Amino acid sequence: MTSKLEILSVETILVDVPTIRPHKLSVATMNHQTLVLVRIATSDGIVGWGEGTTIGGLAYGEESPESIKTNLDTYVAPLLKGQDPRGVARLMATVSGRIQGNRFAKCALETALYDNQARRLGVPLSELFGGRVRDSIPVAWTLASGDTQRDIAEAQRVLELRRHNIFKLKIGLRSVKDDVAHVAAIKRALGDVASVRIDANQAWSVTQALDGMRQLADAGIDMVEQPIVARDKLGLQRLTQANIIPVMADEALHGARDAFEVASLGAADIFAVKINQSGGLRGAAQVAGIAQAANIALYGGTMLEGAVGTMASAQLFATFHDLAWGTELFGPLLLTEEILREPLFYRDYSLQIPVKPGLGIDIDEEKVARLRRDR
Ligand SMILES: O=C(O)C[C@H]1C=CC(=O)O1
Ligand SMILES: [Mn+2]
Repeated sequence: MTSKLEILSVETILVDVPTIRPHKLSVATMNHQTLVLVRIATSDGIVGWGEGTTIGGLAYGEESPESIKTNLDTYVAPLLKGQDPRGVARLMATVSGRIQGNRFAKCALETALYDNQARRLGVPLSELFGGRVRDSIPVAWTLASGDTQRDIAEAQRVLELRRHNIFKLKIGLRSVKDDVAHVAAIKRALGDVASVRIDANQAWSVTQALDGMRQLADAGIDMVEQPIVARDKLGLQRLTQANIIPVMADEALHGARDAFEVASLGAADIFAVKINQSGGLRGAAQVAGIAQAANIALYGGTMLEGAVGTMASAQLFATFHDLAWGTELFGPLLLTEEILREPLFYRDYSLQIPVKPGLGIDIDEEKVARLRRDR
């Protein structure tokens, strides 16, 4: 007797993990990260994992870890239970037909469905997105301790380990002058062996940004990320067309529609592609496709996800033909606890992407059980 192939359960799990040090962004100081994990079990014994992680509660995006969990549990899981897990696009079309917004929740769900299906097919997740063009990807590290000397020491330590040679500095809490002095001191200490970039997370006005960008270009900084408020695409266009230093769009990109607008306006030189901000892997692939069509360079962004979201992102970014600015898939390295049986492998300034089926990682379910908020 053959039994029907169906989705048995869609479980969501909140996992709070302390960070290795305070992580200071203009919008929040993080002392821990909350991972929202989704676990989808199917009747053939396969389990798929996804992650819908954000930054600083509601400080960064309009979904919180708790809203992601509640909305998936209440409105989405009942739509999927009993359904055939094959045909991820069909399942996501059903979900999108009933659920407005909730990009992070949809990303977590879609990732778990793709992981489940890729495991069934016995292929790495990258195969479902056309196949990979690389088995490892460069990974930047973010310096955000809030202290210049501590940031320099941290950068020198990871440079020596050959773990990172690209550094992103979080600024925007202090005056433009003080932030530029902080950034310039770090660049001077590291020299030409490192690429130094900044992310102001929307903190500046257009005039502050123009002033800051001139000074940062003089200090040898390679790029500025989302200097002004996300909704001001014309402002971003002014900054990009001022041609002072390459401009990267991050929070301005919530999926394909935004990508199309930013690209049409010539409002960025680089796109930070993020699976959660894009509403999932397919959404992120569309953002990347629009960038490529518009001759906008690609960067693989993060929401400081743990291993699941990081590897889902890596599996997709591995399929991009050109990843000119590398990635920042360092999230798991910022956390004090690992939820994998074997940790991710960072070497030679890059993350190695496994070739095992699905995401290519093994979740340590006992560890998850010990760390989950409702244990
Ligand atoms: O890019 C962001 O805005 C979010 C994130 C990425 C690295 C980091 O430290 O914060
Ligand atoms: Mn950013």
